[in-house]
Amino acid sequence: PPLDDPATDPFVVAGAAAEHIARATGIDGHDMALVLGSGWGGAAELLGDVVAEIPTHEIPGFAAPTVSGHLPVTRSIRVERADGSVRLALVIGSRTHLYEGKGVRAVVHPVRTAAAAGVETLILTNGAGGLDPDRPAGTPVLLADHLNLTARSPLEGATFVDLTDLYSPRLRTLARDVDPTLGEGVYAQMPGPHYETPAEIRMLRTLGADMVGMSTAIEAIAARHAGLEVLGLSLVTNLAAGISPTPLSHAEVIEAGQVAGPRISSLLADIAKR
Ligand SMILES: Nc1nc2[nH]c(I)nc2c(=O)[nH]1
Repeated sequence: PPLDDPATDPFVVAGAAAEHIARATGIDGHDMALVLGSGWGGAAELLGDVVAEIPTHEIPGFAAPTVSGHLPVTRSIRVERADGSVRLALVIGSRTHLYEGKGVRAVVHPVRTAAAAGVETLILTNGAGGLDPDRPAGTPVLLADHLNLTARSPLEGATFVDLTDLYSPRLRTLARDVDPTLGEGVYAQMPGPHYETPAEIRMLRTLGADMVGMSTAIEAIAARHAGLEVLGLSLVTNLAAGISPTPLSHAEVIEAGQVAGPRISSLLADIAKR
């Protein structure tokens, strides 16, 4: 049943997706899940041995990619901890943004699928615009909290959910044990797909935002509702509009992600192994 059909129960589709993943990967219980945003793609191979790799679009509720070309894959990876114990990580191969117009259920379907697959810990990563001139492009930042400026919720009906400590203080401390230089910030999610005007960036700065992007907050709310422990990480890939003298360029965004890639990928892998 199509996810965006009001008659469909999105949690039933997430259950079907988890069953498909268990069958296709041969793993019926994953412990953690990771969503890799711009610049974070290199982390998957550093996490551990790939146990299974399946085409994402074959998983119920994951639409075939609109952009032709490479077909995203979802991987099950065997993560070895220092004490020798093993955890199975699900690296979701695709992320749907609100601006794609596929509805908010599609945006959070990967999170609900991970929860249905038994996952307890979710690591959400993204590329973001930086509002703090002291944190230049290439800087990874832990999410301390978020501003959901999309005017949307992934939750339907009278589903009241507390969001205190939504970004797990325990996992943030663990991340800082791995890299004590890691800073924290408040992430603002905007609907996009346009970037902000300098006036909007000044507004966001006044509202207390340190990074701005087009993902993550909605996914994190769904993760809390599903009972997952959440860690969020942004890679500042550009200084937001007006913060730096030169205008935004998509090329700059991609390039900063590539340059910072190896360092943040090993950071993420080390955190996931804790
Ligand atoms: N809204 C918004 N999203 C982004 N994503 C990235 I990468 N950089 C930006 C940015 O400057 N603004």
